Amino acid sequence: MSPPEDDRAEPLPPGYRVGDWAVTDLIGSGGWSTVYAARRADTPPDASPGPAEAALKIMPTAGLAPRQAHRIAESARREVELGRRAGHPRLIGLLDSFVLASPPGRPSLEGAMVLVMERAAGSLRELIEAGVPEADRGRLIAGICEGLAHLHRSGWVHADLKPENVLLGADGSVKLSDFGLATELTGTHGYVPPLGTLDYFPPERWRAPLGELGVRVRPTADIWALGIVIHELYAAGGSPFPGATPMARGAAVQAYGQGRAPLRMDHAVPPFWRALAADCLAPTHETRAPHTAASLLARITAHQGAAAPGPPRLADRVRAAFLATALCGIAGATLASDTLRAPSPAAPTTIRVYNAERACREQPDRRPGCSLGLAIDPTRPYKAENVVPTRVWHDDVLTTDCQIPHGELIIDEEDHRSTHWFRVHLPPHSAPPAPGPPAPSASPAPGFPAPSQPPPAAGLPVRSEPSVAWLPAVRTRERAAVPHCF
Ligand SMILES: Nc1ncnc2c1ncn2[C@@H]1O[C@H](COP(=O)(O)OP(=O)(O)OP(=O)(O)O)[C@@H](O)[C@H]1O
Repeated sequence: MSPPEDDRAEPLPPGYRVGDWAVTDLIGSGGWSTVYAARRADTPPDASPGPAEAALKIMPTAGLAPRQAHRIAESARREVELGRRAGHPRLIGLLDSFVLASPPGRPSLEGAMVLVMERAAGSLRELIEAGVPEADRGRLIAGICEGLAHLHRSGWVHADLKPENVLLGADGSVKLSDFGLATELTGTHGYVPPLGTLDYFPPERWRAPLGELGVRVRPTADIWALGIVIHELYAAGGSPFPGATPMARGAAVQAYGQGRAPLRMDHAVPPFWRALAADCLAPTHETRAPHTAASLLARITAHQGAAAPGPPRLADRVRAAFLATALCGIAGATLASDTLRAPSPAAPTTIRVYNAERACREQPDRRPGCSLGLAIDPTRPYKAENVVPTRVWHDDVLTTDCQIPHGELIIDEEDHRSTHWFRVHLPPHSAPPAPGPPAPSASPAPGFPAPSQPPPAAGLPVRSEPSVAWLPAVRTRERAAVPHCF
């Protein structure tokens, strides 16, 4: 029997099973892939905590010419390799990858590569089209820069940085994505297939020879693309290079690279960002090389004069509401799905705190030395300055409404490791623990803030208590079926 002709064009219906996941909606399609929103189909009781929602990137290979199929397999390999080796809160997380076998009623998906990714709320392209709020621009650039700094430090070049590949969490956090062209450096270069997006090619890429391994790229190619993205963020998506088509703009890039034309940026780009973008857009690899992602990030941090840019702190959630709204506004126009909506609040559930220190589990009294800290921000180092005043103890029951899979890695005293964190609600009457001697056996494990914040003396200011905080997943042995927070 011949396969249905149109199975290729039809998107997967809601409820369609792909591995452990059930499709909920179509998010969008690229040149070689289709991305779906999905929910975990069922959760075995012994499953390790993981997000209940994800994005499935499905790359069909059936019926393609061997060269194209190879290209897709290679693209998936790069994504998986990078996800495995260079995970970071500023990079979209890869949760799983597999090859589809015998998909019911979908012969065209036989052998398709599936990437299960952390699900974002939208892309920077969509936000630029909707209008980026002035107050968010610097933070978004800092987030991109932070992701690039991590990639470059880890020895990778993204090679396809553009607003479509900068995803945004529902809280506005930046996540670089689409590592299908990402390449690991061998010495000073990496090699990519002759693909990419013309509008983000640096001048030297237009002349780069295509060798057996592909085209040579260096981290400065990402820095050039960052310069274009910075300009787009301030100039409503406009490129600094004139031309009606990508090829025409490419010609302008080359003229600038050869010193035949000046760099002309839109007046809307403010002086600090203009200077930064101009450094990113230095005309040659050599003149651009001093402007590394790390040095650009340091300049941005100094300019912002506040804490290092990075994952959004809880205070940023106020702005997040705006971002989610802005993204929602364009959802109807661009997608036939609800994927740009912030996740609806989940029904809270409870989890019981577990202290890996046996001596503490056997202590009925709530001595300070056996207390455990709850983080203010799960993506920042779990140190004393990043914990709320409220402490918790073994067997305490906390209410949680969501979790994140890629926070700080925490290793407990029994060597359980996890980057998962649960968002928990603090009781309204939370107070610091009563004084008492620390339990001698309760020394903190690596990565744990010392449970020793002394209660404030009478008359001293008490740190104000937020209403939520974060419990590392290793501090419970229960698996709460709560959704991914962002
Ligand atoms: N993890 C994710 N969460 C939410 N949306 C995503 C995720 N990954 C991709 N998307 C969205 O899915 C759509 C298709 O993405 P895909 O990577 O297949 O193609 P593209 O980046 O648009 O194009 P191409 O990679 O072919 O140049 C895009 O709108 C993208 O923003």
